[in-house]
Amino acid sequence: MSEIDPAFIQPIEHRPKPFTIEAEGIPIIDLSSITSTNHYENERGDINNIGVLIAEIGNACEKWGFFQVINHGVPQEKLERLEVTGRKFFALPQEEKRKVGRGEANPIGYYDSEHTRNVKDWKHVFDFTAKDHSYIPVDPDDLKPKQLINCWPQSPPEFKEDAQEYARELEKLAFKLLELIALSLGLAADRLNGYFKDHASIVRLNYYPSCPSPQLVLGLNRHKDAGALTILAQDDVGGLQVRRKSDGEWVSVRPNPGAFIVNVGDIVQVWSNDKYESVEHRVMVNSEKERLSIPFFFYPAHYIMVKPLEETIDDENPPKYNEYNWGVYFATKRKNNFKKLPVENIQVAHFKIV
Ligand SMILES: O=C(O)CCC(=O)C(=O)O
Ligand SMILES: [Fe+2]
Repeated sequence: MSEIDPAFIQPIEHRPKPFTIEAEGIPIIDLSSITSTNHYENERGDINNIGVLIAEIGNACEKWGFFQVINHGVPQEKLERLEVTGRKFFALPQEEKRKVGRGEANPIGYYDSEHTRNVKDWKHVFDFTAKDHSYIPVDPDDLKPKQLINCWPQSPPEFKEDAQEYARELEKLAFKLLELIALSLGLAADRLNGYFKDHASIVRLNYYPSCPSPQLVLGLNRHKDAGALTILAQDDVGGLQVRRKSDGEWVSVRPNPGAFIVNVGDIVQVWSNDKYESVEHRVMVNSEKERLSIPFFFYPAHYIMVKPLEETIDDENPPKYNEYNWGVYFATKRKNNFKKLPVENIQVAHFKIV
């Protein structure tokens, strides 16, 4: 008999398989041609030089919804510092971590009972906003945007600075990737930037403890990311699995030191009118090692309405989604994954025009 709290136990059909298939072919894309200059959008010559890069990004988004980037311009030591700091934080006694606990009113900070698809995830999280002043509604019954207040732990004392420095670097990378994705869709490089003027992006530290029965649980249940883009750093343990579009199989993404994993979220799926798909992924845990991952969720401003971009629509390609407000969607989703509820989590598919 397992001694695991039944709240964590996955239904049989969703448990991890006893063997894993390595994801061969998730593209590794070298960003050095744009990280050495910031002016490509204004200089015709540079646009030609990055044509290959844009094609690689477009192909990866269509085929996988995922890709990895190297030579991305984020200093490795800033990531390493946050990883060390994060591990120190998660090693603190529970009552210490709860002092910066997330609540219904301010849904950032420390949390250890996230439910994805109504089953408890085998992980602890710490969330903070990338910008100091982020506004977004957090309660679907009160849609007034609220300022999210970062609650920094006292220990380790370097947490706040390490976190903020990392967020600044990732914000720069996120805008670069956004421009590349816009170009790959045949849009002007800055076509999507306006939606992120008041972006409410969140950085998350995911800490997955080792688990005595890893075959029964998931560190993070299958899900799609709701935002525009996610940029993920993972340590060397492994456990992330992506649903391969070609055959629906769960395949593992091998850790690649120095690379970030990027995936397009639901918003890019809607903007592109399904040209790019937000792909399901999940995390397995293991009985020996704990694991740390750090996603940067690139979220637009709460007030934007998400709908297929006009440029992606014509007589042959009518819009496939009704528009929705990002802030309302975010608030609804957050409420859903805060605890077990008797309803299905909100999904972008609910806005699909059938
Ligand atoms: O830990 C990972 O590898 C993935 C995390 C993730 O998908 C998420 O936090 O949305
Ligand atoms: Fe995710």
